Amino acid sequence: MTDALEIRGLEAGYGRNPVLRGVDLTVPGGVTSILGSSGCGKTTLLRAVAGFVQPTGGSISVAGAEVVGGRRTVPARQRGIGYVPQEGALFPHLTVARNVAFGLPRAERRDAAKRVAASLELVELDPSLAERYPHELSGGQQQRVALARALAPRPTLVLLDEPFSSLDASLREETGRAVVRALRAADAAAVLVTHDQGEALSLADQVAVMMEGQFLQVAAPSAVYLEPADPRIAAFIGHASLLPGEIGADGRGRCALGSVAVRPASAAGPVQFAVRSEQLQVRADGDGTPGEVVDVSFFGHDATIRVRLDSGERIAARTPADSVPRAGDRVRVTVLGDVITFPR
Ligand SMILES: Nc1ncnc2c1ncn2[C@@H]1O[C@H](COP(=O)(O)OP(=O)(O)OP(=O)(O)O)[C@@H](O)[C@H]1O
Repeated sequence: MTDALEIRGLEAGYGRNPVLRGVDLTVPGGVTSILGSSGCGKTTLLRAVAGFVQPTGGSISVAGAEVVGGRRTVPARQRGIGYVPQEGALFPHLTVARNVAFGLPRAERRDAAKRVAASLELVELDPSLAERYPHELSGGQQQRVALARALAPRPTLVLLDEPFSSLDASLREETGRAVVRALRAADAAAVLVTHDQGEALSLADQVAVMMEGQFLQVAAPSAVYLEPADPRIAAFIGHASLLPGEIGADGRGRCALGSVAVRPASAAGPVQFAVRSEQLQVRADGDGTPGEVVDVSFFGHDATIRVRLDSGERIAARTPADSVPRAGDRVRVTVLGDVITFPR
């Protein structure tokens, strides 16, 4: 089957400032989320695919047709791509129906009423909202209208740039799920840019982790989380603490947290350990590596406790909300399960 999107060696930037440095990405279908820290180039990549930024090298194909490559550049409106920008995407002076119809090619506007109704149904919005203006809708409803507008011309690919960033946590999750259902119902592939790792992991079929204008790993959500290809991915996505250490002749690891079981099995020698916050237990006493609590972030369901070990290294642990120490407390830290290991 033809891939919905194929990007090879893409380079782009602003003036003399290179942003994308040879990006490769294949989106077979379904939802791919692009996750990365602020400023790494996520929006620039979406804008290059959409046709709003002119790449300086590489190629882009949409549904098998090359839109950038060699000397050829297909104009944005002929790429068959839907684009849902960050907030503020709707025309404030147009009703919902006219906002959605705006996305249709001129020749298809005669049929607009039917297409608007079908698009609103896809995004699970009540048809009675069609005559409202954007300011008469909630934030989540506005984002669904923006998606309905992008889906109305039946694109093969939809690009969504942090579409839920202005919504509060509960609305975010609900809107995210509805958007993914709508994309699947419309049989459109999607690329979703986010810097929210929960959103990236829970909504997507494939997660692409970007750092400094390149993808470090493109894989299924569970693989990115459980088998990070790079220590920076473990630190970013798994909130892992990175510690230097070594593998002994017995195959066990040794680091500031003592002797630890490792994954994958590694040859003896120096390594870097990525210890996930949820595999660290912090207790007031007992066995374990001694340290002092530096600070605590309380989230309700659990808390993140940052500890300075007596050896000087810092770690972060996630603990249940009912056993949270205070800053300055003396504690003991133990490790549960295998620690991910990277060559050093
Ligand atoms: N129009 C522009 N002119 C010049 N530089 C720009 C322009 N737009 C973005 N940049 C720069 O390009 C780099 C990548 O920006 P981009 O918006 O792609 O990052 P991002 O990963 O989407 O960030 P965020 O998560 O904060 O939205 C940044 O260093 C940014 O300052």
